[in-house]
Amino acid sequence: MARRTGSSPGGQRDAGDGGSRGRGRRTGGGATGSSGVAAARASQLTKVYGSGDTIVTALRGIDLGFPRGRFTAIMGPSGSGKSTLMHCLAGLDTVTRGRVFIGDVDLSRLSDKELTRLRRDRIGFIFQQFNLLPTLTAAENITLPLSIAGRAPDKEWMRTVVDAVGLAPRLGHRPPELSGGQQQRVACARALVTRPEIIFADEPTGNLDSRSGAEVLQFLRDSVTDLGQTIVMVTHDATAASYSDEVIFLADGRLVDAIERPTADEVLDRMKHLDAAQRGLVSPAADTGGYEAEDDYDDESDLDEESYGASRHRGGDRGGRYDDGYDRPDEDPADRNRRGPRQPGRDYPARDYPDQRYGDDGGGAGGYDRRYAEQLTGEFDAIPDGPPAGARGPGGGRAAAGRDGREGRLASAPGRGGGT
Ligand SMILES: Nc1ncnc2c1ncn2[C@@H]1O[C@H](COP(=O)(O)OP(=O)(O)OP(=O)(O)O)[C@@H](O)[C@H]1O
Repeated sequence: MARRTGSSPGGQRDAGDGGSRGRGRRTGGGATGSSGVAAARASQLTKVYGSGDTIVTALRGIDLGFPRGRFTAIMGPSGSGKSTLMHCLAGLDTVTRGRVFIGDVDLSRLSDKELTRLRRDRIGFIFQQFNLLPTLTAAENITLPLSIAGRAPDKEWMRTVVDAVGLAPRLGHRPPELSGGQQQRVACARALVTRPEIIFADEPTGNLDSRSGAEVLQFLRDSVTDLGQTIVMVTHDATAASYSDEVIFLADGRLVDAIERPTADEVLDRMKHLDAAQRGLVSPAADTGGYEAEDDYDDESDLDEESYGASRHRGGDRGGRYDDGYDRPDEDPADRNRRGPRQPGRDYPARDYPDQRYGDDGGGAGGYDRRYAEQLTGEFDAIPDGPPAGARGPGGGRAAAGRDGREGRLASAPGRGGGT
């Protein structure tokens, strides 16, 4: 049975809280939280891109559940499948095998129209690039998903969200008049305003300085703690992950580890092992540090080896071969390494990312990706050119004074785990 190493607080807590937040519940896709059904879950999720010479298996039979009212971070080396997992969970990408559920809805059973509606009504999105409409005010951007759905904002909830995100004095401003951190807080408010069952955040602080990043992270943390929101966040940043209730780690398309209530140091440590394993794979001479996740657990939880331990790589194993009997005929890791992570603002040849449906349109930080609106509407044509009717928030399109003259309580809130 797998064993956890080091002084992870997860192990201590498991004993103390009766396992109610135990990481073992991750596997089997059954993690639910108090309300019975997981906010999102994957069952034997496999994702294969391309075919023939260009085939890439991005996810390999992942079983995973996201309990309600929790903040989960997804980490892993570049190319480990984080974005793919999130896109599949959010219904932004199709799965090759297995199933994905939002609540009790099996996404594979939905038509495109139903999927669009589900994304619009039940899922919130936060992207690295903010994806705000530059011609709309902050208030109008926040209520855009409701406007597209033809729904009026619930004024009280809107006020709660705007207050929480500390944007009251900026509601009448347009994105170019806002700092990056303020723009991302608008995007956070937009994600929350529909009261989604789950918010997926893809590198939400990737374009922010550390102070703005800390504000956004603290807001996300507060929205889970105070408002009961469920958040799943992909990040490369150990400090960002330390704001979460649990961080899960992917490597080579598999779930290989998890830490409850992580500290930045614990996350960094775990990432070092995973990165070392990956470096050993693609450049064996460079690093021979071993990653042996299979033997790194000590509890008797229901961790299954398939999800947590089987894709380990021992650093002493040269030539890019794994000693777990698991071969990877479909991908030369060196190719992936050369290609590197997809960077915002760059175009990639279709050969490298043939199935890519969503990403950056080259607008750079603060730009607007029309594909965001497609996620809400299902159609590019439905994206408004100007302020949509009824898209006025509590600021009424005018700059409104904050109650206490501050931009928000987040501005001075220190982050958990030492902040940034
Ligand atoms: N549209 C696509 N077509 C082909 N291969 C893809 C596509 N999208 C991702 N991949 C490949 O799938 C694997 C997982 O990619 P993914 O982007 O999910 O990883 P990631 O962990 O999010 O990486 P990063 O941290 O660099 O963003 C990689 O090998 C990647 O090259």
